[in-house]
Amino acid sequence: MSAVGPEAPDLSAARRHAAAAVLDAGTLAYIDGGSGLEETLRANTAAWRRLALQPRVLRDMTVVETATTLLGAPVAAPVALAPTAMHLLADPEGEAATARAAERTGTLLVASQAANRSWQEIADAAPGALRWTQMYMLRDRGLTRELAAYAKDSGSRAIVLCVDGVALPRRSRMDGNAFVPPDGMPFPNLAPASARGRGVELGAAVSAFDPAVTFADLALVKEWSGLPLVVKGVLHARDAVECVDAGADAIAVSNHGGRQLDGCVATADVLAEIADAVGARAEVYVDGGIRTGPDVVKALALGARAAFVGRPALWALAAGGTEGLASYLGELQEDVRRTLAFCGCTSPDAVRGDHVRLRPGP
Ligand SMILES: Cc1cc2nc3c(=O)[nH]c(=O)nc-3n(C[C@H](O)[C@H](O)[C@H](O)COP(=O)(O)O)c2cc1C
Ligand SMILES: CCCCCCC(=O)C(=O)O
Repeated sequence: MSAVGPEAPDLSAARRHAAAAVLDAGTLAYIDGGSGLEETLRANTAAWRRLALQPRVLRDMTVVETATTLLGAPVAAPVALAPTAMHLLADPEGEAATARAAERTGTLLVASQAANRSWQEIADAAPGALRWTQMYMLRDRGLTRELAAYAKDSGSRAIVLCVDGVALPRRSRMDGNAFVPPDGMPFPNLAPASARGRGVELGAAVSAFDPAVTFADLALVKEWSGLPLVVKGVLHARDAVECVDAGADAIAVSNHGGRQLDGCVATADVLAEIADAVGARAEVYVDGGIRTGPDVVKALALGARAAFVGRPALWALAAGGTEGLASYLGELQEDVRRTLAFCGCTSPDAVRGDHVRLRPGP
């Protein structure tokens, strides 16, 4: 504890606490945990704390808007829901509950390929929600093609291709280093239409991901889906440029919340160089340790168009279902608005690179 007392809790802390009371220990460890020594998990949040906002004043902050657009579609704020697997672990309605919270708050939802509800069921639960679909390149290219078309047909407005799944991570908090979900946990979005009702089993799902995925596959995914393409899991500026050269419409700077390669860079530490390299050719997003309105505005100052949250959304969902998640998202949006006002910005577009700097010190 410091001389001034304990660190203040962020907006998600109470949700994490409430989630811990309702989730079993293994599920909570799966959600909270990272890989290896969890160096990267810790580095993600620490990197946002090392940055300081440098506000501007005397700019009439009577009206401050948080609304923005993502790939041209309007959203209430530059904060979105990162794709996360298996929402049945957190709510009996699974991703349907999440989608309703997204719809209610004008938040973009990225539905995971490892969702427990089919993409069509998620769409039906919240037809007014802006939804993108996260996919992996599967060993079975024919199935990947079919699923890319299914994403579009079920109303997704973009594909988010996750490219950091080329090896199995060692999830150190789990017995045997891997999470074993309850029996019968369905994965409908990894099955062909003929078997979607049953879905596939966990083992089949995990071994379906293709480690041979390359830049050349990006154009295929775009062609198969007919949708804009976001590449998720990029941590190097040259890779970001190569993705854009290959047709990507946006880059999601992400280390999967410190859950894949432990010991790798924190996203806040590479965001600016990636955004600078990409320039105006593509939108750039970031996730990993985003917990507060100031974190979101720091991300905007470093060049992101939006910041995504993973774990806090699952905690809020487990703690309070649709209502709990909607209230968390509403509070986060309000925190962004407050931060913009204090920084002298009437909208997300007004945030500039010189609104942020490194804190001096070790
Ligand atoms: C429980 C859990 C499940 C996840 N499942 C997926 C997934 O299915 N697909 C994916 O691309 N990323 C997945 N992620 C990574 C998130 O999209 C995101 O990169 C990460 O959670 C951001 O970090 P944060 O949790 O610190 O906000 C998952 C993360 C968590 C915590
Ligand atoms: C189909 C089961 C694999 C789910 C992977 C979820 C994930 O990305 C995670 O970080 O956990």
